[in-house]
Amino acid sequence: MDNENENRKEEQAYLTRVLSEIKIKLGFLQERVGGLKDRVIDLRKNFWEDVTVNIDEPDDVIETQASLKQQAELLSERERNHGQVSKQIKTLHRLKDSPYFGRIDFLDQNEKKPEKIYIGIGALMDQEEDDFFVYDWRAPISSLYYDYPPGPAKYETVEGTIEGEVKLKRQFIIRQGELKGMFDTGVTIGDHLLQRVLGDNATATMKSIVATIQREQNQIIRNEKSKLLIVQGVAGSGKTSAALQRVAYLLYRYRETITAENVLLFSPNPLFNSYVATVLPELGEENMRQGTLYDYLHHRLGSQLKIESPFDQMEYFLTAKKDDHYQSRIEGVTYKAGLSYRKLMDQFIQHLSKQGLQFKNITFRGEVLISKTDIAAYFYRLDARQSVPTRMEHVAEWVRNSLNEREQEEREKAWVTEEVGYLDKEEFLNVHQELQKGYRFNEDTFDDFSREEELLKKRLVERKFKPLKRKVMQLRFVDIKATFIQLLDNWNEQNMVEGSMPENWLFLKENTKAHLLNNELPWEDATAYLYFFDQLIGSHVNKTMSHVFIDEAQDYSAFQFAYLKLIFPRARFTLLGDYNQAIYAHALSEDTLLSGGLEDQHELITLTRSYRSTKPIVEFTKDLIAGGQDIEAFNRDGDKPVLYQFESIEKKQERMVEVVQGYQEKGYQTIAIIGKSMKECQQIYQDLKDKLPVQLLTVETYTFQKGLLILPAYLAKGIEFDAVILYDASKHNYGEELERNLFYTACTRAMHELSLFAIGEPSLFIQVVDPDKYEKKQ
Ligand SMILES: Nc1ncnc2c1ncn2[C@@H]1O[C@H](COP(=O)(O)OP(=O)(O)OP(=O)(O)O)[C@@H](O)[C@H]1O
Repeated sequence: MDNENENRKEEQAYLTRVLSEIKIKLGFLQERVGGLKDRVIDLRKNFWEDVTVNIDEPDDVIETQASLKQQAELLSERERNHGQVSKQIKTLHRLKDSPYFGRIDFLDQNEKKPEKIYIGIGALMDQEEDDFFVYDWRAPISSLYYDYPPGPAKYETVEGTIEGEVKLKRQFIIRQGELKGMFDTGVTIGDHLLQRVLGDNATATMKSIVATIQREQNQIIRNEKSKLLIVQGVAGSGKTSAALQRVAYLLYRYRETITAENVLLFSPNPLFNSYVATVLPELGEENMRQGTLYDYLHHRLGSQLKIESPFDQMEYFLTAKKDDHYQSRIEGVTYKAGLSYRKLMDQFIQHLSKQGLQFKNITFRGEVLISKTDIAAYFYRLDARQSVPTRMEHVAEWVRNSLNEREQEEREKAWVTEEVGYLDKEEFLNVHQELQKGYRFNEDTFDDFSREEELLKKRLVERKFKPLKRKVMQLRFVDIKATFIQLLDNWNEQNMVEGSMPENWLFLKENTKAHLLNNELPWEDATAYLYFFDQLIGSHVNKTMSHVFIDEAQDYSAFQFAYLKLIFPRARFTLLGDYNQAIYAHALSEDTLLSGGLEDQHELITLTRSYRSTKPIVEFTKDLIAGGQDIEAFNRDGDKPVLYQFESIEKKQERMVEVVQGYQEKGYQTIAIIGKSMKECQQIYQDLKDKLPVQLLTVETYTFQKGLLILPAYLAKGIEFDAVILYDASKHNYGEELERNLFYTACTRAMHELSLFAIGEPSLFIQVVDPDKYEKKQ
């Protein structure tokens, strides 16, 4: 006990010292930043006064340039300094509240005395900048804290491996600068800090896990060698958390070369974007770029075609089971997700290199200026050893030149003379002034009028041709849609050199064709179409992205991933997902991205420990899926999930209101009533809106807020709630494989409480759960 008190006193003294150091530093930096700011403003104001400008002689010009350069460098250095100091100030402000969360005492094998290493979300040095009061959690030495219990340990630095022994590992809870708690791991049983953190209520934004990163998560965060890192992690195992910490780590580790602009995260839905938006700023880093695959496809193709969203596709599969084409569409989705479809497409593109490309007439005022046949003829006269996109560029150049000629001819046409007459005065004046300027030193101008008219005609035709030329630059004269329809119509088994046509090709092609003719693109066709598009006119390759993260990667098809690799050729990829949460029809095929079976070179990390839910909830959800026995629950206590069974909907709703009220009384602030489809959620909303203060979340909801929410399982992906209610867990509602994963996804959103409501027999998924793992109530 004495020892404990002694330790606490010692830590309190250290904390006081660190806090006072932060205060001194803050005062000093604030003064400095003020001065710097003034100097930057001064420098900007007096920029030209301090530069020697003389351009009379060549030597003077050189001197002027040098002087300008020097002044600009000075300014940008001051601005940089100002930026750095401001950043330091922000870090200090964050540290003021909680300067560190961990300590290790490490005895380097080449030293005599262990060194005390305090670890926080940012570094703090002493005033001489010699020693660290606090190390940044991303510093090489800090990895010891995450990777080792007391005992032998090592860490990597640029100079090599440092070996030694961790003599002590201590965790702290410091809030508003006060030491609220401290635990030595290896002495106390269980992870106190993690228990406390996980027991907190859910928030509308995700929390950073920096103080409690687990060893296996740290491997993901600090992974530097893999070009493709695949993380298969069970629900709630911290995949998204690890991904965000990894972004922060990479931004620190490669701060000289990578900024937030070079990192991109593909997220499952817009709601998720807002959910994770605060993690990086909390860690003092800027947010990476973020979006959904749908956003990208829409951005690229949305002006030409109406793209079905993955959510609409999902709604179809959940609600249109009676549709005649239901099964065929599922088969189509599965086929189009695979790489054999790409192979088929590649063979067709190869064939297009010789014949079959479709073009559009280039027309102007109803007249064909360059016909599609002429364009095709020009294209196929070009050297076939060049790629299709390269040839397209040559065609574009030829079209542009032809258009320039036509533009000149056009000026002589009657409509031009007529329209020039309608131009407003200002244009005449402009042209007049322009000609005047040109003739400033020439009195000899007797044909002013005709020159003015010439110039006006030129301007007018130029203006009219501009949109046409822009379209040519964008290669819009290639009729991608018609060429794609050619693929659908004419491609057959005999053309295939490798692989074969799918069995239900007839249905697939007719279905896609019908949509395309309507200017629509089903979700399962969208990536393939864009791939095809890029193969014909050149892909929109992004070479600046150095890291691409794909969260919920189980929902991406092999084709989609192959496409992403193509457009981000320089990026390293981190894929995070859980095959038990695969909810899209295409993702139910044999080999998923997460098994790694589709990729040659990759590193696979598997996370089996679940942190989100209480132990009783995890124990329950384990029985819902195959292989669930491998999931390890974090030891956090709570109530068993409850299955409420009724015979009538009125009784069920009455009870649901009571359950919600009970949750509210317990202080839970995010309570989700989860439905299977949006259609079901709309109904739930109608049923409950007069009884409870519910809010319906849709695909258009861009910010996640606290409260009592109704949402479909597919929108709840990646998010968590204090309490979850499954609105209809009856047998008729959840029965098929696709629904199993949705059901599992919905249940695993719960942190503290889970209730399932059923009318009549419960879902078969529940019926196989060990009855000891849940309670039955009415
Ligand atoms: N090391 C950790 N320390 C503290 N909390 C953690 C840790 N790892 C995970 N958590 C918490 O567990 C919950 C689940 O984490 P996260 O959402 O990152 O998991 P996930 O694997 O992406 O889940 P899912 O696949 O189910 O969406 C979050 O509340 C997160 O803060």
